Amino acid sequence: MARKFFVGGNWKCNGTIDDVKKLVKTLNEVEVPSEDVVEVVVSPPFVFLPLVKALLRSDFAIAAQNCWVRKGGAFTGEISAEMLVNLGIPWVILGHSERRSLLGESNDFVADKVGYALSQGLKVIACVGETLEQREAGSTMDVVAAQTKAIAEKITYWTNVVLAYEPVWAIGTGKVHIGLRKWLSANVNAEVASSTRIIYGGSVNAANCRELAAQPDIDGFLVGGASLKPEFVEIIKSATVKSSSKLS
Ligand SMILES: O=C(CO)COP(=O)(O)O
Repeated sequence: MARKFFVGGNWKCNGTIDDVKKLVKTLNEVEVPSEDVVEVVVSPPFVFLPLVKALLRSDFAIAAQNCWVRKGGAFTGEISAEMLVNLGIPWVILGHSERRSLLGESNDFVADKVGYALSQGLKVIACVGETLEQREAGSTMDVVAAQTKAIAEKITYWTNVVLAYEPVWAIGTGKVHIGLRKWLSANVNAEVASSTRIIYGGSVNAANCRELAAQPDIDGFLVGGASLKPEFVEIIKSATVKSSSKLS
């Protein structure tokens, strides 16, 4: 099954109402490859979700940056999966490295969140990735396999899952993507391995996106800093590297 190129823009904890309006206006005005070639998903902070939903072009989708691990209730400061569904937000990013490292989210906690969000009908961008220390110790594949295993145990249908490999230490080569696809093939099944999009995050920008997109096992990006700038459009357009390489 062909994997449609995926470009996610993670706005993280940035912006004002005016910034968001400007950014959405820019995105609304640009010409990008068709929806057959690239799936674009932007992820504003929670407070801006309704605004972005009201203003954003309909061929781009929206993701929240997190959600609570189970049904809502007495969990001060949290946002539930049900609320996102109620708001008409189709996607959620879970297990981002900043939440794992700064807020102590464990593999099991992230996995529970993924399972619950999927059970509520949300689509999930599930993030995995090692720290520089783990990389230097040679344990990259062990770390991302353990993170992926915890998540995989909570997934019945992979159709609504994108795996984002975001090494905490930035720029990548695509090698871990091949490793992850092999892991899925050996531990889930060949069909899931060939159909699940494994995207890359970590300093993706207009200058490096085409080279990264050309890696056979990189199926798109989760972009941080550059998703707040006009160069995000160039990153969306890098999807054509994939469609042209498929034709050749
Ligand atoms: O964490 C990221 C996206 O989720 C990557 O951030 P940068 O693109 O700013 O390196």
